Amino acid sequence: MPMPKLTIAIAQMAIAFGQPADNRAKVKKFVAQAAKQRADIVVFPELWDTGYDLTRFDEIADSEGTTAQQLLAQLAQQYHIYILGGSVAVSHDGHFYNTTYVFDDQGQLLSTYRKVHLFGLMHEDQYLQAGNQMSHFTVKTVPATNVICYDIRFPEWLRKLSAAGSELIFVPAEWPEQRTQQWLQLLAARAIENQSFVIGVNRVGDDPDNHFAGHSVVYDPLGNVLSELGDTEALKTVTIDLDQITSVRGEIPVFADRRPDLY
Ligand SMILES: O=C(O)CCC(=O)C(=O)O
Repeated sequence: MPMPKLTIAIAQMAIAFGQPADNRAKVKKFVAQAAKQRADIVVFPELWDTGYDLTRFDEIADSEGTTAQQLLAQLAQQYHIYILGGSVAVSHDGHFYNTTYVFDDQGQLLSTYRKVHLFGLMHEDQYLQAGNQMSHFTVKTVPATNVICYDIRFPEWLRKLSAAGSELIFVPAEWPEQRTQQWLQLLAARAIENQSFVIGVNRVGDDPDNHFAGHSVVYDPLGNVLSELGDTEALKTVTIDLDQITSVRGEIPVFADRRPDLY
């Protein structure tokens, strides 16, 4: 059976700091726009509901993620589109988690992922709890995984997720401008070494501490750029051909050639 093509919409949002209601309204517009462009899946950035307004999480984090889940499920069902819900600030059992929800095109929850590596430079370790579970789901029939932002600096983690069968790696982020070059190079490396499509979606705009320069990007399994945005708010679609996974993995069989007996 030929592998499908998928059309992916990358929603590079400017996030209103600590204003979940405004950000939810914007997410609605982006989902409608992605559906109009016939995307199979739309992907949002990290913490799209609150931004890094960590000191106000007591007040603004989403209790059990209920509000985000209801919104994303309803939009997925209404527009018949998969949604990789970037991540949102979720409160659970007296702790906060940086959490991704993924919904299919019927509005069913496919995956919940809590950011595994907390980013000390932006004080996440002081306010958030780390997750400890992998994310695996399928988009149509394509096996996929996701991580969040800083997680891409840990190739062992992405290797583990990829070795379990993923062909798409989604990476929602709030990656500050001064390290944009590292963002692009790390994502390209993760694509090449895991012979996977990598979809990185960053935010744009400012918060009190950082400027975010976007450069959301889709890499193919050879590390070629298929689509890249600039530094302004935008939504862009790109169609990827999953046959490329078979040819790339067939030519250089890195998964089979690994030496798990040594490392
Ligand atoms: O690793 C980096 O340089 C940026 C990470 C980051 O901004 C985050 O995890 O939110």
